[in-house]
Amino acid sequence: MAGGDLKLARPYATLAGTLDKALLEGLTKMGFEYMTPVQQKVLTELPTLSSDCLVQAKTGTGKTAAFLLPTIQNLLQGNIPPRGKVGILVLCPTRELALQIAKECDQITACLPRKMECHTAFGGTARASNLKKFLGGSPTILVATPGRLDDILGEKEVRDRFDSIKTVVLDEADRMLDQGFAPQINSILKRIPPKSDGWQGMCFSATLPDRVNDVVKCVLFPGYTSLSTIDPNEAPTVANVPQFSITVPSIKQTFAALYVLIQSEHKQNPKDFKAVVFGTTANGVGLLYDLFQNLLPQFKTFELHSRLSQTSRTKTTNQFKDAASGILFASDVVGRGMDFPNVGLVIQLGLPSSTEQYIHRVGRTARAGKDGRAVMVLFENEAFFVNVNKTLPIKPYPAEIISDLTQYNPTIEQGFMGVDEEAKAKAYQAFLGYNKTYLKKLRLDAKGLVQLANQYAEAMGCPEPPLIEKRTVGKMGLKGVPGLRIGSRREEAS
Ligand SMILES: Nc1ncnc2c1ncn2[C@@H]1O[C@H](COP(=O)(O)OP(=O)(O)OP(=O)(O)O)[C@@H](O)[C@H]1O
Repeated sequence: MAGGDLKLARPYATLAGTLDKALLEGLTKMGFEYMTPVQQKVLTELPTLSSDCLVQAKTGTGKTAAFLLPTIQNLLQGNIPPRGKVGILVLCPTRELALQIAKECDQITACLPRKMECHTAFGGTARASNLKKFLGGSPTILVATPGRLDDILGEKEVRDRFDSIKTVVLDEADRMLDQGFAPQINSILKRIPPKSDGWQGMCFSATLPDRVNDVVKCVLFPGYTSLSTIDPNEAPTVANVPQFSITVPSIKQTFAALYVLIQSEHKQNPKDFKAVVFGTTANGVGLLYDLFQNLLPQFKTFELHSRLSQTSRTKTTNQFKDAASGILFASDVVGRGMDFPNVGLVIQLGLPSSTEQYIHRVGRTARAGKDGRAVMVLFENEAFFVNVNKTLPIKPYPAEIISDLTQYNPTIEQGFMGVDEEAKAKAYQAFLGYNKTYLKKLRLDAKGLVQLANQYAEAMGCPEPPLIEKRTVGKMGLKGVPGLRIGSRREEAS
């Protein structure tokens, strides 16, 4: 692990006496010979291992171990709770990330003489068996997504397991404290012991926009320690990742641009070509996966998004983590935190939901000091993203690949022949829903949005715009907008 943002810090061996030797043994087995800068900062600059802190470090630089090590060491230094009581609660935004953190936790504690159980609680798995395992075990550490934890804290038996809590960690803290999760976080904080009982709060992320400072006080004491390994004058994205954007004249060319871009990038890095392609909606990602299985059968392809069962999401996550090569078509369910080793390229198709999300997606490559590349494919209305994000080092894509994309129309049309109409209809509807929230930024009115979506449908080879239910149109606030075909696809099919 070297290079880039990971100018290596001190060897872990220098922490003999500070970190329990069994933890040092675990780290050696993991191949963590040196601390990364964020791990060194947290382990050597916090006033005490149980101090409250707000920590910022770039993507892929080892924040997981940076919060697990001090908190576990703190328990081992005489603060271990009674058997079966949760000492450390880690909250994170996605199920896959919870599994990943728990796995790293088990590796770190593997050599402890007395097993320190780390449990998980996240949606998509059977609630009863999740609860039975938790209550039947002796969880010292729990890694959870807010929804499921908030749900099971409704049971008194579960609440009783938190009466000796020592530390609450928010990983991807800016995401955990945004309006999407805030209600569940607040509900959870009301049902574990109050902050005045003195438990430690820790917030970690690669991005900490100013608004976070107003909301961290729900978990951090005033006077908490702020640590950062990011120089305010440098780009917030991880250093050794050249970033490019391709702007095509209209939405209709985005599929061809992606088709040509993947082959152009593969040609430059044919060995172990491992890429993540982000789309803006789950159904849009599912459509890309279906399309590119037909267009580029020479690549192993994977899909990950919220329209899949948790079982298949977990299976695909593990497969892509282990894959030497392949292309993962993904939504933002894996936009943050997910560690897929040796991803060399991140492509983003369509407007990222925020600058922070762009940074986290790029952070799926160039991890642990490795190199990577990032390319964004936008159509004209979305091109503003590059202009309003001057701190991002995004340059125009070097090759003139967009010079004549129309020559690929027959290929793309052929590829869409193998994609079922319902998948296209769902992607069309999701496209409307997603881009409706960005009308102002896209400089579109509702009519213009529908025209854009109908071009998107045409590009998929739909002979006419797919039918969309009246109540869906109402919910989207598009009632009466010309260009929509109102009706039920079920009836059309029968
Ligand atoms: N000290 C270390 N030595 C070697 N490898 C390490 C070390 N610390 C972490 N790693 C590896 O670096 C990769 C990134 O670690 P991690 O996922 O914790 O990064 P992160 O900062 O949390 O990223 P993100 O911001 O995307 O969540 C992982 O593969 C991890 O195993």
